Amino acid sequence: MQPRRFRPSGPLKGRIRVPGDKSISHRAIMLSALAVGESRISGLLEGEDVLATAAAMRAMGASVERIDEGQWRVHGVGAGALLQPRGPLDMGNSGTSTRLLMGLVASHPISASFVGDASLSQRPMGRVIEPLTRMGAQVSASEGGRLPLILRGASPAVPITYRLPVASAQVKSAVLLAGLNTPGITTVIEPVPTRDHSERMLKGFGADLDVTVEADGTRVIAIRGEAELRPQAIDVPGDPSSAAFFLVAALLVPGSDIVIENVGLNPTRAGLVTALRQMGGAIEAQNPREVGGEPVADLRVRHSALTGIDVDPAIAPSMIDEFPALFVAAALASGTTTTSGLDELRVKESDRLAVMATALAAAGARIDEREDGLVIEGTGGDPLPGTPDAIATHLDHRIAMSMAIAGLASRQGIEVDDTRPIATSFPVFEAMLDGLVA
Ligand SMILES: O=C(O)C1=C[C@@H](OP(=O)(O)O)[C@@H](O)[C@H](O)C1
Ligand SMILES: C=C(OP(=O)(O)O)C(=O)O
Repeated sequence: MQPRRFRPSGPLKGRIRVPGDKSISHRAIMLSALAVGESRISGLLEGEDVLATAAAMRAMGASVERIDEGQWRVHGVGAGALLQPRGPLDMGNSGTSTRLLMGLVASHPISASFVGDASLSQRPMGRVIEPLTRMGAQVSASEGGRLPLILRGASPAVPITYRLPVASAQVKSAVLLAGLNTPGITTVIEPVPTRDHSERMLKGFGADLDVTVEADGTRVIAIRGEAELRPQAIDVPGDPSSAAFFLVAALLVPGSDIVIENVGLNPTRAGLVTALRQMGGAIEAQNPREVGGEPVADLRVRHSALTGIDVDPAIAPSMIDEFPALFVAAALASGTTTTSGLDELRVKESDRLAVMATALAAAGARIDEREDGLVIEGTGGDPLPGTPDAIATHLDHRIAMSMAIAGLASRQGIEVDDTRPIATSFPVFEAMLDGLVA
């Protein structure tokens, strides 16, 4: 364990550039590994989760090499040509790696064993096992549909039409990636829109993919299988889920004024910016542009007096990983913030509703934990008292980073029991934070 106390700080000042988007980085490696020829990726996130994806694609035959910081070169094998991995695929802490790679293996004539850490081994995989089994894959999983599991792919797999029972981009992507090497048309029906990086990137690599939006907003995504992907040069935008911690920190610490450059603002990811602006946060998007087929801007963020809001559950999927950071903002706002429709937070790296409720309460915040959300009574801008003892982060990087920024806005600081999980998504988080408050 690597504990650290995050102490009250002076204003955050300066310009930073957060590392590449985790979701896009995973997909860039996977699709490059399935294209015949050489793809180049720049701005790749070199966090442990993405490195687990890179190692798995190597184990299945692709050449995946680091040239320089964030610069990677991938020689793909072609869709349909993944090789039988010799040993188990170690997914570490990464749900995205596990579920998307299960989709890829499902339509190849290979079998793979998936293992992960204690947190990942608690997470539900039934949600991907179910559609992939319908496509012909055979899965033998641990109790409750969990890791470790062995998946034997089908060749040929059977195309399906699948209506998502949970709003999950990982489930959607698993089925689409399985569909890539399945004869015929595989269709995913998505009643609630989730991040659409897979759709954008599959099209960019030349897959035959069609999205139609029905009158009620339901998205119907159809992919024609046995596609040939063409190698690409991909520039990965900065991760809005990493920017989230500095957005909230700068809003909370008096006198702060920072610019976060190159932040991805795909509408399926930008819910936190919307919610923080509704709370009164001064967040200005400068220099809007496109990077790697995704909308991006530089965000200027200044300290602001925040007011509690009712967060519309309809925007939850577009900020699903940002709720821990939002809860911190709410704990220092004036008035009440109410969140609902967040059952999915209970099956992330930790139960993020329970763990954040306990951690923030230990730091002196007033929290009411409901079945599907938290209700938070803010301090009106006064710092939180802080914690005498370390708070438990349960192998969850986002809990650790959220409580770190809460520490900046506290009286006695907040001690986090273990900072090591931060490296899964944001290895340079502490260095960047220390630089901004120096
Ligand atoms: O597709 C992705 O890259 C992700 C989807 C989300 O998970 P779910 O699909 O489980 O909601 C998100 O929480 C995760 O961090 C990354
Ligand atoms: C939920 C997350 O990731 P994953 O599902 O890939 O473990 C996250 O990064 O917050």
